[in-house]
Amino acid sequence: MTRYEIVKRSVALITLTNPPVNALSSAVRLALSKNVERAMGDPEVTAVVICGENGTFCGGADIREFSEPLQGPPLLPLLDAVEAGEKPVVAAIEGVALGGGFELALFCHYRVAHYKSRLGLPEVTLGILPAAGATQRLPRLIGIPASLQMITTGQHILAQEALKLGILDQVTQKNVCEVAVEFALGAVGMSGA
Ligand SMILES: CCCCCCC/C=C/C(=O)SCCNC(=O)CCNC(=O)[C@H](O)C(C)(C)COP(=O)(O)OP(=O)(O)OC[C@H]1O[C@@H](n2cnc3c(N)ncnc32)[C@H](O)[C@@H]1OP(=O)(O)O
Repeated sequence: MTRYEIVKRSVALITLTNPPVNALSSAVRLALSKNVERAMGDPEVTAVVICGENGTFCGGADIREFSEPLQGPPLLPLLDAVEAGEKPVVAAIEGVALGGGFELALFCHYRVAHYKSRLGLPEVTLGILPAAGATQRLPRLIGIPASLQMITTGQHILAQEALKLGILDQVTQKNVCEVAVEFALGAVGMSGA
């Protein structure tokens, strides 16, 4: 459900692995929570990158679990742990970052995205509102009018627009995980080490 590896000697790369869109199922939330804790507690780890396998960051809540009672850890405490971590956490966004997946990216300290990726809060199309922090984190980044536009329409925006709005820190045409790892090393002053 997530893969954990150390790259460049000191960056914990956590990969969401839940085909087809790496949705935040109960098993993914549990595994992500354990791996964030592991990375934060490992003195050898200086930074963390979160990405998704097979060209998709995260499609949000796992709609296959919508008809079941909530199991596993809720999303918000997990995202709080990411944000409160003392090591920089970088989201490496490819494909889509939607709903809870976009919220996961918003709680990371930095966001690097592939130029073809799309971001959005489609909750309104399901008759709900973003419930894991986007209604606070997004306005802090881009202001209320642009946030309201995204929250109330559910429209996806392209990486370049997200960069212009201030949601993203970097957009790349290269391998987004590799770029995010370099970004993370730079964030701890270790680039090229
Ligand atoms: C339960 C509590 C957990 C905490 C959550 C906290 C609150 C969060 C809420 C949310 O995140 S709500 C938003 C949920 N996400 C969505 O609404 C996204 C819906 N999906 C799409 O918009 C599109 O599918 C896509 C991701 C943009 C991909 O589009 P594409 O055209 O490339 O492929 P599709 O044919 O549409 O889908 C492929 C495949 O993937 C399955 N799928 C898509 N999204 C999800 C998902 N969120 N969860 C599980 N599975 C998903 C889709 O059903 C297709 O499956 P198959 O038919 O191929 O089996």
